[in-house]
Amino acid sequence: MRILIVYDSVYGNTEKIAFALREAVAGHDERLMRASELNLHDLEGADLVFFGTPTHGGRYTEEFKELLERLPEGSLSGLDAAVFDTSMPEEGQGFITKKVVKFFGHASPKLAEALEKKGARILAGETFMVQGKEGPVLPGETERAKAWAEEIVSKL
Ligand SMILES: Cc1cc2nc3c(=O)[nH]c(=O)nc-3n(C[C@H](O)[C@H](O)[C@H](O)COP(=O)(O)O)c2cc1C
Repeated sequence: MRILIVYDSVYGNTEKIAFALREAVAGHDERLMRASELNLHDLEGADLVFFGTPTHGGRYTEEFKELLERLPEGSLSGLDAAVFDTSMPEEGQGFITKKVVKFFGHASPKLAEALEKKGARILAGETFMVQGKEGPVLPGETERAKAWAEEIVSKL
């Protein structure tokens, strides 16, 4: 199976999850790349694409926004995709941050919606938690990410 993992990451946490996904699908024809590097021809022949972004103000990053702007309407037709984000838990944050996190939500549903508008079929969406703005990834989250990827791939 040809599997692509497309991600953005500022502090390295989403990248860490992306690496975990790659480990989980090792043995397939897998490839990892930054959202800013992705071109339409990279998606040719892909059986599954994971798209992963840090949550910024409840949304996907500028890099993803630029990627989505570059992708023509309908260009993802027939593509199976799964989306993930990294976010902060509400617990343990200061008063304002907690309110912001709660109010704006996570990036993956918005990324799923934007990719669906381009024609992709979204198979799954998930959020993985980081401790604070810069991380680290919370204990158990990379293992959860691997299990998540394995489950998606097993159903294809
Ligand atoms: C500008 C900015 C806005 C953020 N907004 C949110 C948010 O709305 N909700 C949230 O849970 N985390 C938010 N965060 C924290 C990110 O979730 C965290 O930085 C990210 O998961 C780390 O991933 P990375 O290391 O791959 O960049 C924000 C971080 C930055 C830098």
